[in-house]
Amino acid sequence: MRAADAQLPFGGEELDRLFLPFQCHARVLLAVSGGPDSTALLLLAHAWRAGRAAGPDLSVATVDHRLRPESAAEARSVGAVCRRLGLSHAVLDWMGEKPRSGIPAAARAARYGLLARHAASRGATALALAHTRDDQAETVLLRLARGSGLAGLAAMRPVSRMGALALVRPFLDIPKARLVAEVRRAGVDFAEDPGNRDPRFTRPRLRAIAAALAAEGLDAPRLAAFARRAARADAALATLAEEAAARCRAMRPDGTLAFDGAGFAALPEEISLRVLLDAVRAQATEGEPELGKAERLHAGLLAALGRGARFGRTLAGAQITHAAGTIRVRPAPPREKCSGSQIRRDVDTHPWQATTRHLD
Ligand SMILES: Nc1ncnc2c1ncn2[C@@H]1O[C@H](COP(=O)(O)OP(=O)(O)OP(=O)(O)O)[C@@H](O)[C@H]1O
Repeated sequence: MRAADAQLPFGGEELDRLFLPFQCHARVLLAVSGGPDSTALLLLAHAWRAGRAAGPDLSVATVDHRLRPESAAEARSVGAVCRRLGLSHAVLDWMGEKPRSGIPAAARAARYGLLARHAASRGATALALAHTRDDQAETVLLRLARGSGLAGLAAMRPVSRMGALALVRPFLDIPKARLVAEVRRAGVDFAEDPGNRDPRFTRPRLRAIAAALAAEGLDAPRLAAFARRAARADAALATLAEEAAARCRAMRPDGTLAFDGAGFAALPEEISLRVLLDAVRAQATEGEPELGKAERLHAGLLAALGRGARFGRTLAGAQITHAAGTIRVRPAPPREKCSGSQIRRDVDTHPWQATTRHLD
């Protein structure tokens, strides 16, 4: 980014484009921490709405995580800015015992829970978050480091869902420096969370090496463009997988998902893997299936299909079997615990399906 671009003010047309997704909602809750990015969200969303005769009702919420002594004062400062702008503001406290480790993840889960409940109580159907292009680039790096697949590498989407609530991120293509300049230009104070620089946490460590990566070409615009391309490819593959599943899937009266083995084996690998993953997700009782485990299971299933052999495994609480050319995916039957062992044996009516499963 050229230095001049970082200073570029936001014009009316750009604001219309950025806040277009707000137009589908009668009430939008702005998540404002008091940091520079979300203070810019507050100022720009207010300016956009003030310039229109009709549009959503905007309100603001700040979560006080109660992890730092200054957090209550920071939340009050956001309240003061909101009063000046004529917007309603709520402080949501994260009460109770805080975990000793995994603080960022626990704080994030608590924050989203508090914001979602508050949005529901106000009848807001959208929650606006101020993630920037720099955050998006960091998310791509984080997901690469964790071995994510294409869906994960697509990082954050401009609009996504959390239950009934739409999560809207208007700034995913906007450099943080431009938002900081906007807030400074408006003469509004903002807070800096020292956690953003704490080297005990992964994101600040990635932030610390950002300049070195950018010098090698891995800069925020390039990483964010990669995320957009990954999102586009992921959406296309998801559609193809849905169509393929519809062609070779049958639902049994007991709720089991059944697939024609030959049709499944003839699909491109990525598509059959997605068909399998979607079926496992639909029947899983133990959360999101892990991609690496799904890939191993998929390879084993294809090998069994190739040999015409029986197959039986479990993943995320779903049971996947193959016999006589039909693949079946259903919730795994109840497990019997082996005391003192890390291995449990599945109880099943079919002897070939009796499998062992290692606990995570
Ligand atoms: N305590 C909070 N209260 C309300 N919203 C929050 C809070 N913390 C984060 N958010 C929302 O989530 C977005 C991303 O959070 P993250 O912690 O990544 O932000 P950040 O880089 O510290 O941004 P900011 O400069 O706005 O604080 C914020 O821009 C904001 O919209």
